[in-house]
Amino acid sequence: MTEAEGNLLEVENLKVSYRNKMAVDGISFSMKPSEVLAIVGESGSGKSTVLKAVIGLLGKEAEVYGSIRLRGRELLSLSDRERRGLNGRGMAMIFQNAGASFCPIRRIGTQITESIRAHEDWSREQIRARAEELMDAIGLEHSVWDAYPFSLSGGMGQRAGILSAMMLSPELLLADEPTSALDTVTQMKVVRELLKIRKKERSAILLVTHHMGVARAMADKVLVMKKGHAVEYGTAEQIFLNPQEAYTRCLIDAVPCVPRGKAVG
Ligand SMILES: Nc1ncnc2c1ncn2[C@@H]1O[C@H](COP(=O)(O)OP(=O)(O)OP(=O)(O)O)[C@@H](O)[C@H]1O
Repeated sequence: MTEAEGNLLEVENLKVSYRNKMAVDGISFSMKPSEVLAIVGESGSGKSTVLKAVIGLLGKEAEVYGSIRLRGRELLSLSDRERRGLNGRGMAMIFQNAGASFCPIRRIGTQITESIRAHEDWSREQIRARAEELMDAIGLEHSVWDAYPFSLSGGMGQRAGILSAMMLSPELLLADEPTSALDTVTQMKVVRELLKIRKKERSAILLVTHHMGVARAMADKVLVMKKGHAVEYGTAEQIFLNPQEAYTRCLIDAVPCVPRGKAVG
């Protein structure tokens, strides 16, 4: 098996522009099955745009070039219908405020059941059993299944989002700032739960985060972005223990790091 054949995801020279303004300018990276890759960088560096390109959520105003292959299959040339077919088992996404992506006045379990049935011919009992297995794995009370999203705290809503995304054991889980709307203690709880679920389900995770502590706790590999470009890309050990660029060191130090007379960025 060649190196490329062992990859789950390969992104090659990805470029995305919004109305002629370049947001992502030639990004390349690859992920092995069950690997965690964190994309970090300052606000506006293009992190979320990369994630949206992978999951196919860029709006019509975006122009995309390059290649994104999942298990060797080019995603940029798929029809909307083929794309939808990948959702669930191929890929799933957790958003920053996952609780808010549920309809607030319909029970969590009802909504998850409907989304599973859009893909799979599972009985209610099968769906409930799978949900309980996952809830046990992440320490989520079973009562969440019958709860209304509006009644959940931010942390509970986020964990309900993880539950929903993991129901079909996606090969690739995309997580856009999955902990940034949470307080510090809940952030670390959610990180632990994501790591537990990754170990259990063997999903790869493509994570976008501002939070270097979260990247450090979760990532096997790190891609550092600045103004649409890759500044550094390597194993978490290389990036955190031996960063080559001043920009990366600033992010790691997480303190304002402005060279005399010059703004960083
Ligand atoms: N729909 C859009 N239309 C026009 N420009 C956009 C759109 N979405 C993003 N951009 C621009 O593309 C660039 C990259 O944005 P993106 O959201 O990918 O960055 P980011 O690193 O994820 O930022 P943040 O950490 O603040 O979410 C920014 O200059 C942003 O203003």
